[in-house]
Amino acid sequence: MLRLGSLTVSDPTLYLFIGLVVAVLVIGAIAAFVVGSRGKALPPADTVDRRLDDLREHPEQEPTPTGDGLEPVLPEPGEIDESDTDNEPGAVATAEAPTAPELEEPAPTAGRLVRLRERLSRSQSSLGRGLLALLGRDRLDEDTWEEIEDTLLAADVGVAPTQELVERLRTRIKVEGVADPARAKAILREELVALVDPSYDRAVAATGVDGTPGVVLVVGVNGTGKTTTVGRLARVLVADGDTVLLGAADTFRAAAADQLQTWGERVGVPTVRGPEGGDPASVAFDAVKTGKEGGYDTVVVDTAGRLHTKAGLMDELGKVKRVIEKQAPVTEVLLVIDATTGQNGLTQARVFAEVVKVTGIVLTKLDGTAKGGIVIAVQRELGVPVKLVGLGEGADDLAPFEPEEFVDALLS
Ligand SMILES: Nc1nc2c(ncn2[C@@H]2O[C@H](COP(=O)(O)OP(=O)(O)OP(=O)(O)O)[C@@H](O)[C@H]2O)c(=O)[nH]1
Repeated sequence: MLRLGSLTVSDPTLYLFIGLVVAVLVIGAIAAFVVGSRGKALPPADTVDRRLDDLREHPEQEPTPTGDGLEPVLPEPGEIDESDTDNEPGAVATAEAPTAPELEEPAPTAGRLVRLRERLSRSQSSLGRGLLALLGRDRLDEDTWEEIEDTLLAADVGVAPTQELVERLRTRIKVEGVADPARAKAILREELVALVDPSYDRAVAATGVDGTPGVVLVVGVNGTGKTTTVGRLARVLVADGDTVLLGAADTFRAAAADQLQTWGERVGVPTVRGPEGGDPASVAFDAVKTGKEGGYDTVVVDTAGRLHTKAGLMDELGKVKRVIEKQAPVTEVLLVIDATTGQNGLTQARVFAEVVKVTGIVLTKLDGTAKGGIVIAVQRELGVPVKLVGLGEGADDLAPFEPEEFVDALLS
């Protein structure tokens, strides 16, 4: 018998009571343990499957000991197997990749060329400045005209266009009896605009026919800014409201496809790529096929531009164009030329024009030269218009070419 205050409990009842309390405590402890271990976040089933697949594919990888031992072991960036599906022919690298950056909104294309004026006017040796100083002299004698000619030649305008321009300036200034520098400048402007030729259609033919996408093939020597141009062109087209797909047919340079994919991802444009060193034509084919099936407005295809032999280049670009045209007509062939390479650029232009029918020129790095005359020379050389110009290293530094804006920039 136990006495608790005024309560008296008999022995058997006390033992029963203690037994019940112990049982409740034991059951409670077991329940807490079970619930606790269930409550730990398990990786989702697909993560586990992925991990198992990973281990099957890379048995050499030791499972990394982590908290519960079930977290996925993901390869480090450098360990990613180059032969994974992203690099198989025709693999589409979409912008939904987990690492895809936030989408950028490309700047509108109108008025971009105005920036050229700012850049050229910083240059002390600009073509326009030199010409205006000469034309502003009191007496335009033979020596001065020769200097004008030399200035134009030094600015890469080319021999024939230079002679034409000088002839026309001489005649007009004589006939009109021009003494006023402002009038001389106006005449120079008119004649330069005429030489650049405003009558060309400079729109990039990016629209397809009969429900197929427009196909823009971008060619040129490596290092001229070809891949950059493809990326920037995608932004221009996106800014204009088009749906765009990129084809990384420059399989020669290891990083070119990555570079292109990054450009695309920034504006939500997918890239079709193939294995490094693979057949460029097969990537181009897959890109246009994917573009056609996916209902894209435009497919822009980057190509490799090794200047090995002309025959090799001809074979490669010829094949690329032929296989693309099994899917859809190529609507534009843009030749990329580095404006800073002068005569070299013209030589390249000649070679490419013999290999493929170029329909438009992109002059990159115009910001890096005071010799804007290359615009005139290269158009003359190929008989096709400059359609786009590169004005810097920025993402939206590719401008639609406009003759009047360009001449105004030269003369500012
Ligand atoms: N200043 C300036 N730099 C440019 C312009 N366009 C391209 N570049 C730079 O030129 C360099 C070469 O450009 P890429 O696009 O890699 O050249 P690529 O012709 O594709 O060369 P590969 O990929 O080797 O075939 C890069 O550093 C670009 O940023 C431009 O208009 N102005």
